[in-house]
Amino acid sequence: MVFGQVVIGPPGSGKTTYCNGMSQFLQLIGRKVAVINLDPANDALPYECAVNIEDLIKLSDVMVEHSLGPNGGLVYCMDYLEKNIDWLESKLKPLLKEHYLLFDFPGQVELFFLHDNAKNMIMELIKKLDLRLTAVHLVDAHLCSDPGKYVSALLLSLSTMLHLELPHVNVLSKIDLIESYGKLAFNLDFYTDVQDLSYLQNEISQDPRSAKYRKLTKELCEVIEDYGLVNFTPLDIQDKESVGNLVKLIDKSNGYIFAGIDASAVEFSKIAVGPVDWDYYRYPFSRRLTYKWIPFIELINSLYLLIL
Ligand SMILES: Nc1nc2c(ncn2[C@@H]2O[C@H](COP(=O)(O)OP(=O)(O)OP(=O)(O)O)[C@@H](O)[C@H]2O)c(=O)[nH]1
Repeated sequence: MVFGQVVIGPPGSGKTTYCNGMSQFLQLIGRKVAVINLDPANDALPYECAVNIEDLIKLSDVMVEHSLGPNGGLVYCMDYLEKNIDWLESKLKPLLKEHYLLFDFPGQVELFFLHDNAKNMIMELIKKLDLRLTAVHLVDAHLCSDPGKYVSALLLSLSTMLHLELPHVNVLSKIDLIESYGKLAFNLDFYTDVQDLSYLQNEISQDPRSAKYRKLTKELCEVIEDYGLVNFTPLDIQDKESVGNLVKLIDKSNGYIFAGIDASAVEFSKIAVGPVDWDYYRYPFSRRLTYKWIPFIELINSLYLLIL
């Protein structure tokens, strides 16, 4: 079993920065990471990538040869990659033994809720290479500063979740900048937990520009609430605690925390319903030590904290 993340989100939401920061964090906690760049528009990569789509197809060549703009060019590249999935498989196979995979995808959101290329490709890889992937969907936190933009971020997140059908974590990226966009109408919890959206509708109604869309907004908010699937995890990629919290969530969603545990179905179900923190702290030990040592380690840890 190979674990990893499919990193997606609108242009500029921080995907490449995330892949760089996340790979550094995961390496620090002892994982071997391979970053796979599938964004042909990524020219200056801050990370060292194990596989680069540029070796298969170049966006600039596609745009010239087929007289396409950047968007059309990207859709063409994804289509080409889907047809040449064997190329990607052959590049990934040597990494499967010991790497955790981070896929950096293009920012064209229509690739993930409208077109099927990216989804087909991911499903094919999951099936053939036995991957366990979580979609990490980044949305810029500045969208919380405007109720209308926030509703559109919710809709985008929901439609991407429904289209991709993967374990999914929505992230509010660049949370460190949120205060620079002015005072939010509600507490941050309201935006991350997607609480009662009727408050948001009231906020939108006060804006004369969006007043005529009041009914539409109300209906859209009801759709989001009826599904009850969307929430967000805030992230400041520079802050290791923030990245650590997100890793715990992703590890739980794709099953990474269970990977090294040799126990019965009852033990698995206990872990599945337990708090995320507990799972996370046990994981690094579970690979090196058997399950029965965990209580001792926790006891030593508590004594150590008492002495300190
Ligand atoms: N302050 C802050 N800036 C961030 C954070 N994450 C990303 N950025 C900045 O946001 C900008 C865009 O980040 P990228 O990583 O290029 O975003 P992207 O989603 O890969 O962009 P595209 O490749 O155009 O789709 C860069 O200037 C980053 O430095 C963060 O957590 N905090």
